[in-house]
Amino acid sequence: MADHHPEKNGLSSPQEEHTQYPNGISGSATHAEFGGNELSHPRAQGIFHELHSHDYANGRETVIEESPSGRYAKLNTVLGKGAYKVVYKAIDREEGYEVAWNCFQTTKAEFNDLSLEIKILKQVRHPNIINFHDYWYKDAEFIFVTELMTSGTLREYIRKLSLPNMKIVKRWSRQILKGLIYLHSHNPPIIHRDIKCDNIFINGAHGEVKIGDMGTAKMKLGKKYTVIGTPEFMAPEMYEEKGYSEKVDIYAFGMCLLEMVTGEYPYIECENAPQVYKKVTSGIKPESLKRVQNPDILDLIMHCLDPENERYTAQQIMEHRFLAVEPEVVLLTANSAKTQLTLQVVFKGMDKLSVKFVFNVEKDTAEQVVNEMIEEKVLKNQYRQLVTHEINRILRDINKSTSEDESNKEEHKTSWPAQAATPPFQAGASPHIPPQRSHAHVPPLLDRDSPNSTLSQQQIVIDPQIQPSRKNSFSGGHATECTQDSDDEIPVKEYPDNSPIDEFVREAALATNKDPEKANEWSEKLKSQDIMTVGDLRTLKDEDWQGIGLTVFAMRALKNSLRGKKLRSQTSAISL
Ligand SMILES: Nc1ncnc2c1ncn2[C@@H]1O[C@H](COP(=O)(O)OP(=O)(O)OP(=O)(O)O)[C@@H](O)[C@H]1O
Repeated sequence: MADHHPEKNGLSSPQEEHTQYPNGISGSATHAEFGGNELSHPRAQGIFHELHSHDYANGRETVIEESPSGRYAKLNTVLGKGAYKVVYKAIDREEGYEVAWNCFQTTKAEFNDLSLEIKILKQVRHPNIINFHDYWYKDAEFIFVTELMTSGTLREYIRKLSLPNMKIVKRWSRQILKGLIYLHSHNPPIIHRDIKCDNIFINGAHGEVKIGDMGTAKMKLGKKYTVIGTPEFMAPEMYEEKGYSEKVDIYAFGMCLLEMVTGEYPYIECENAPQVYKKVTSGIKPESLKRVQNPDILDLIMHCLDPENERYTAQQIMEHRFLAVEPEVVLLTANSAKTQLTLQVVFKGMDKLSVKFVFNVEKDTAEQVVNEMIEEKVLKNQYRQLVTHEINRILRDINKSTSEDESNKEEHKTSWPAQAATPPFQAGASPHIPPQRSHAHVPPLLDRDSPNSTLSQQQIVIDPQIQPSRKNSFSGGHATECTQDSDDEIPVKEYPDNSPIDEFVREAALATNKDPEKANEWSEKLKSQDIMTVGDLRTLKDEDWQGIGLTVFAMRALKNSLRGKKLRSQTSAISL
């Protein structure tokens, strides 16, 4: 088990975490020893104060300063002091919220130099990144107002919890990664450059985790040559003056994860920053890595610490088996005969990410449909068994409920007068399908389903935070499509019997956002069965269709087009 004795780590209270490194060195002042060009920065001299989280004057909070606009009122309560800045509680008079008033000592020239980054910071908006509200320069201080976090830093939390359990580690990690995915998805990417457990903040009441201290983040305009960060969390390439990319944040995230699961500051075995530097640059990993027992976590951390060119992206880390979210399948609607079901694969904790599809009880099998989803890359192979099992569970429930309905009808026939029929499978209608499964996670777009929907495409609900969307991106790994519901169906031209099969297939594929390559694949299969025209296709019986070797998806797309309908498509893409 991890060694987590504050005394041993040289840390007896959260206060000291900022005044003394576990190595016995002082905060970011250690950057000086690596020849960084930030040495003249007043921050690098280290401002170490005794920390009082509530510094009341006369025992009560009072306003001691106002922002130039008058909107923000600084209170006499110190939330915390770091090596470089003092943070006060403040009030947003316009919104009535409490906010954090950050005072950062710097020269006017340095403030001006940072102006571009600061402007960018003001535009950064993500639920896992501390909101930056306003800023100004006054009396040798860069003052900025940010969202206030109520429960301290991740590092303090790790201490409080001793060692957080795996569920918490996963939840925290996913939130940090969502923030990083967002930052790195900017063009050019925003690099935080100082990710560490002290810079990740918690709102305990809701278990929210947000990346803070964005002051060091800079846009990657070409390669950067500035050494800045915290030695133990700095990727080797940050020490080399050759430039680095957003992957430095992934390395630092790996170190955070290591700290979360061992409760130990990485490279605690080093006595000073040069020792850390020597180890990092010669590829020696922190000792605490040996204490990571869970092989999945170890594998994940190793991917974060890999050399820059092999290192995972934030998105790849999110998809790693340790963090991947297990899907469940929910029943959305069914027709009155309970033969046509609209099901949805939901990835809990992945916001609104889900895959929706129609299941024909008489014709489809769970195995077949899951296979199709994997083939179409809307579902990863790793979920094959689980999703198949989930669909079969729903089918069993339906079977059971149908037989019970039948026997109830029999009973009613003999002992009760006819009752008003309850439409089956509406929210909570069936005693065998838990009500929360009926419409859980269905955003408004999908609520328009009619119980008799003939929708026959997989659908995905896009996390609105992930931008921009890509079109027609089935070929791109885990991309999926978003197709509107059946009430958006629009008629297309009727195909005469002598229409060439290639043209028909191409249009059917297009209507379901398949690329021309896919259309060719379908055409080839049809032509190999001597199906050369739409007329040939029309003569096929159900059993003939099965013999062509098309996926269920392809068959549905073609059959829909054959009926003279196509689905109006709107696409976006996202990775699962
Ligand atoms: N948004 C916030 N909400 C609540 N408390 C905050 C917030 N930002 C900072 N603090 C408190 O102020 C302390 C100092 O902030 P921070 O650690 O960011 O200072 P720093 O000098 O920039 O960083 P460091 O010393 O880690 O390099 C934090 O430890 C925390 O207790």
